[in-house]
Amino acid sequence: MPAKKEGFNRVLDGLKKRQLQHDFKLERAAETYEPIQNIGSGAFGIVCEAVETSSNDKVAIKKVAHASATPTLARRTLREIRVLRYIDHPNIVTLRDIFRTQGPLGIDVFLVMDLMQNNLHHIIYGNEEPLDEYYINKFLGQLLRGLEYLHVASIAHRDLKPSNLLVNQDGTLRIADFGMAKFTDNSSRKHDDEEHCYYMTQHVATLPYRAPELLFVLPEHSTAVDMWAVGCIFGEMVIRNELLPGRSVPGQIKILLTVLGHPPQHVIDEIRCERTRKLIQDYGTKADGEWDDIMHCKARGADQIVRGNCDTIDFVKQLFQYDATKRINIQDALRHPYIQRVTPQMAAQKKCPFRVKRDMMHVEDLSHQDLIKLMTQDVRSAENTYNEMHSGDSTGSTSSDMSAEDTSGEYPHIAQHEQKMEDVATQISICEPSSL
Ligand SMILES: Nc1ncnc2c1ncn2[C@@H]1O[C@H](COP(=O)(O)OP(=O)(O)OP(=O)(O)O)[C@@H](O)[C@H]1O
Repeated sequence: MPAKKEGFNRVLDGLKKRQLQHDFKLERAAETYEPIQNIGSGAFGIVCEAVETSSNDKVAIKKVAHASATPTLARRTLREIRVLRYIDHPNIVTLRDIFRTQGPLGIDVFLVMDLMQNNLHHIIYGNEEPLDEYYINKFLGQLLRGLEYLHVASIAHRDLKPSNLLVNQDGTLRIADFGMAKFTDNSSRKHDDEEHCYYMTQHVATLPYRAPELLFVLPEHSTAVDMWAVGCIFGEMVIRNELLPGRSVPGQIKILLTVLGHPPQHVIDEIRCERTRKLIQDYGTKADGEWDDIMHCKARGADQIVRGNCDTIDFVKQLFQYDATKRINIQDALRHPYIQRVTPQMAAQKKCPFRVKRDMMHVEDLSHQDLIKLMTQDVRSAENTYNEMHSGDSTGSTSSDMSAEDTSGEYPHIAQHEQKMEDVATQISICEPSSL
């Protein structure tokens, strides 16, 4: 390598290292984790690869900077913590530890996860060759398994997209980034005004995966929003392009209308935003597209997965129903002939712990102050080491278990009973009390 280039690379490495040290000031937690390199960032977090010094395990640390500064950031952070801390599923990212430091603009929260090697976005676009059908089906099957675990507990991810699906070299896929996750009991919960504004203005990057009920801001949404995203992700794996690639809310609506035709009148009638309703009505009608042709037109590579395969086309059609109540749900998706054909027989899976659901119920209605209070309770300070928090804890749960007192202060008293109750409830298949 020429000396000039070598020198330049050294300077660059030095700068990267300084940036890493600046971003990941771990205080006393630096005794436990050594940051190695920056590996990713999103709108809310930066992620580095690190080593857990006691075990030599490689981990990923996601830093949510000044997580307490705004209600949106605080809520996102608390959602992510509360979904992940008790979950143990092969297709959902594993949270190993959580701690916080006091930054200049509020609390910085650090989530320590198992390190994954890649994400589905890079896998789809990182190669000139189309994605092998075997892998498309393998990824799809794992995505559905992870979602089944969440949806059965009425938890919607609400931000599924290829970059939030982490993938290892052995083809294991894990769902990540639960900042938008929400308990949706599929009943009549309404959007509040804050959320209404949020959907109209934010998250432009994920528009291509946004379900009509979010895009049109219909009064209700449920886990069905994730099933729409599954359709988008499946299509993207096949055609190696975004299937519905909008870049603005009106643009995205027009793409839906062009590709899928008009929504049924009863869906249009539910839209409370006059501008959106008018946009749809003025756009004129168009005959529904055939998925066979839609995929074929857009495909850059082979699209044999869809072309001529009736059960595949039917699966896609059922995912892209405008009416969320008609859209295929996770259990029916797993029973669908296409999925049955392409994924190996899947064993029944463990239920998502009830306390995840219970914790998530609290998060949506909290004030900014309460969110900060809970975040402080749920997350240990970096000054308390992981071992200190875990001394005497034989359950293997995350550090936050021991430091947490939830809103009602019930954790310390019920933590052990709860697991027993869950086991009993699972055994005798009783319904969970909806009032909790
Ligand atoms: N456990 C992990 N192992 C490896 N890489 C990870 C891990 N977690 C996250 N990443 C990488 O970091 C990126 C950003 O993480 P994440 O999506 O959680 O941040 P975010 O700010 O919430 O993102 P978004 O803008 O999508 O809301 C991901 O796209 C992924 O590539």
